[in-house]
Amino acid sequence: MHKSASGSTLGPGGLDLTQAFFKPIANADPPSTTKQHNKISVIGVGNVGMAIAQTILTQDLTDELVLVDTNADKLRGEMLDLQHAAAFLPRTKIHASTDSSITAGSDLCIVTAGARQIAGESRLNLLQRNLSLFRAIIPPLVRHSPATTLLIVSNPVDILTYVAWKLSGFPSNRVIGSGTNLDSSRFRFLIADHLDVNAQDVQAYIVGEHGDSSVALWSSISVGGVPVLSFLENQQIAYEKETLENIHKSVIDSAYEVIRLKGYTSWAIGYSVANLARSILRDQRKIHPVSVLAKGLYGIDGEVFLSLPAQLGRGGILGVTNIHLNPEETQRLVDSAKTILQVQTQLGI
Ligand SMILES: NC(=O)C1=CN([C@@H]2O[C@H](COP(=O)(O)OP(=O)(O)OC[C@H]3O[C@@H](n4cnc5c(N)ncnc54)[C@H](O)[C@@H]3O)[C@@H](O)[C@H]2O)C=CC1
Ligand SMILES: CC(=O)C(=O)O
Repeated sequence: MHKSASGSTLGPGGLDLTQAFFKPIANADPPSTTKQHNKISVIGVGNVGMAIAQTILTQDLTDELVLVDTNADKLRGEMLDLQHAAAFLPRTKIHASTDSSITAGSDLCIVTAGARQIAGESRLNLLQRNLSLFRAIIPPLVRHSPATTLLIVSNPVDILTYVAWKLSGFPSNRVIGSGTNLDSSRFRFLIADHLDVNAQDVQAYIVGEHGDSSVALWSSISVGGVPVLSFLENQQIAYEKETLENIHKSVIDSAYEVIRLKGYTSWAIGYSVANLARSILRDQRKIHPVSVLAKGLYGIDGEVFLSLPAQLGRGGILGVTNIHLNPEETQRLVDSAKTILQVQTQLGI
């Protein structure tokens, strides 16, 4: 069987199976072409790439999903395994190739390729290994999809988002790092667990580096619309600063703990990135803490990408929220930027 020029399936002797299978409807208009066709490419089909791919499929976020990896057998195996679930999933065309030209015309390119941490290793330690991969991955990707939005996941995500921005030549609104969207989910889970409420009712952000210098924005946390710290203070209910510090420390330790226990993290980053893909492709205008070019914002100097609450839509980053930070939070955010810049300046990019 092969395809005709119009895309219908041809059987033996050139018989058009699509036409043979369906009776034509008299006086029918040709199929509408007004629907937006979405194409997402995922580069790197390891633990993280596949968790993202399968969440995108189950959540019906795209018409076409493309997988790219340098490991041809693993790549074809993953593609077939997903294709074999077609009877249980929304209809999505799934393709895979080691050749990045298959990504041509992507609306969103999600980059997860690269080395991951071993137990106890920091994200920043991965930089040299993943930098050389990015030099090979990003230029062809943007050549094939000049209007795409790049969503970077590989670590260290903030610096690699900067690298992708430089290598792509794209405007900064179309180069986004998954950043602390994941850390903020971990934060919301821990607060919800502490207060015995639903994590979806907790509004709370971790900003700054997706890593050890991240910053918890305690002053703006609310649960069900109630600002938590000012409520406790108004009610003269005592709380220990140490309890807050311990919750933030648990957020920072989360990835280290999961990596020590199972070798890698995957499910939460899969949901986190699919959540970002939905906001971008469906033009949701939702606010997510993601890695953005932060130069000139909140007293940050220098070309550095780190997470700030930003509005996401079809054009990528639509704007950065003007959230209130207290002086301590502002200082910690500036320090987080310096931590990233110290490593970044050694790159010579
Ligand atoms: N930003 C975040 O919140 C998170 C980031 N990560 C990062 O994601 C990255 C991937 O982690 P895992 O999937 O667990 O690693 P993995 O080792 O399971 O998969 C990496 C994949 O990249 C592929 N690859 C290597 N070079 C490539 C190239 N030039 N082109 C295409 N594919 C290539 C490998 O063949 C492999 O399949 C790591 O850098 C990890 O630290 C992981 C979890 C969360
Ligand atoms: C590995 C990593 O960056 C994470 O799970 O947060």
